[in-house]
Amino acid sequence: MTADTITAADIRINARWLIPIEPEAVVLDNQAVIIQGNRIAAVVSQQEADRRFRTRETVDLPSHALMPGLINLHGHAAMSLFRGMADDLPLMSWLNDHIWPAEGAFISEAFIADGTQLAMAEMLRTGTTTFSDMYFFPEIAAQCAHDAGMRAQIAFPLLDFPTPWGTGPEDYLGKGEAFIRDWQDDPYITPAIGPHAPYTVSDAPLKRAIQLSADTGAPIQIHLHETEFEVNEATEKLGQRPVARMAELGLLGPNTQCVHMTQVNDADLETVTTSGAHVIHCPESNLKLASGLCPVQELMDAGVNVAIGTDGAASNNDLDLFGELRTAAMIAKVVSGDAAALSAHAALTMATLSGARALGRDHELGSLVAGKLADIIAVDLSDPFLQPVYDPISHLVYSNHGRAVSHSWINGVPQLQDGRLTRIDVADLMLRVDGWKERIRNQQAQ
Ligand SMILES: CSC[C@H]1O[C@@H](n2cnc3c(O)ncnc32)[C@H](O)[C@@H]1O
Ligand SMILES: [Zn+2]
Repeated sequence: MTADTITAADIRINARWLIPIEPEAVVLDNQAVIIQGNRIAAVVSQQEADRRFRTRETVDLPSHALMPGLINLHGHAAMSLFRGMADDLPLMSWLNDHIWPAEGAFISEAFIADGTQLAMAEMLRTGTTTFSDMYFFPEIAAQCAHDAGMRAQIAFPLLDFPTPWGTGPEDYLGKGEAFIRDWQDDPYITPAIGPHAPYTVSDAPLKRAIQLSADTGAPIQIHLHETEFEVNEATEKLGQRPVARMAELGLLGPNTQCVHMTQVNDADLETVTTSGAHVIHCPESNLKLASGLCPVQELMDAGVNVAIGTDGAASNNDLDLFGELRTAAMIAKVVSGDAAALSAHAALTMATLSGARALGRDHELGSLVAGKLADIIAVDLSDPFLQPVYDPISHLVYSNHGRAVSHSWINGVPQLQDGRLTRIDVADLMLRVDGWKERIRNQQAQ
């Protein structure tokens, strides 16, 4: 018998359970993940790790489940500073009467920096390692994510009307093109194009966005079919449902992410499926704004890739993706009338590998497989509210919430250790957040 060759590596993580996501619905006992540089070098039993690897650091997680980091495919990070400011309203009065006036009054580079850091602190604390953002001053959000070492798709906004970031479509597209050029080679940031919605962006700028995506490879993310009102209004005004209009313009394709899709008729289903576009399900925002519910299981059965997002904290009101996937699993059963719809494992896949697929990065993100990037989280299952543990996958979806996340690594770099963030100064951040609260409250009191 020949002895194993010993390989040197950076980090070894020993975990009680490991949920690789690929292969599907598998839970492995007493595994070790070996990290070398920014990648997973191996996923092996702890005995095999003893024989084959010597690492400079070992992390023992005896009551934890290890899994790929969660991917939050839709949000408006800096809106965390508007959390709880305008509740119990439907989408259009929430936007027109509260959010857009507040954005007009407060959005600035400093607001985006502090709000994005607040959102990242919450997302990292609850297990998200990659997020997608669509908001103003995308260059500031990108810099914040890069500095914190968090992976992000950052979409620049495109609307027909002026906002604090730009004067109109021409300005947004000019700034957006420069933004893509500046960030397209960054290891953490994927720049993207964010036409807000069919009801706020007309055909000419949408065509320019489609051309920009074709020229640069930048993905497009758009709010689409969020409410019945959106679809009815478009049908009355333009004689076409928004999905049909987007398809006719050439906007739907494998590099497009359609956010919400609560209204799906047979023709929409056929159009989205054949286009290869991805659907991003945001169940809690849809519930809170009474927007409607996305038929997730029907879309998945038709072959559509469905990922999950929280939307912004002003319409959710949190960024805990574990909570979101629990909600998703619960409502999928009611929407489809089938308790087997969106099983616990399917929900975990939606928040990991399907998210990676929507970003075009499932070859390197979304599962714990040797060769993929080392974006990993650990969830401590020792709390009484998670006992007894028959099936860790069931607990992660149906009994857990994000606060049980104890550790994370992004690109092989520790981000969370025993529940403490390593790269964000939370005490200093809280002082800045308090300052925003005072300013916003004073303005609202006037
Ligand atoms: C183009 S920047 C983003 C823009 O979108 C607004 N927004 C936030 N949440 C939603 C939602 O659920 N539907 C539509 N628009 C939303 C945000 O306030 C910004 O103005
Ligand atoms: Zn949104």
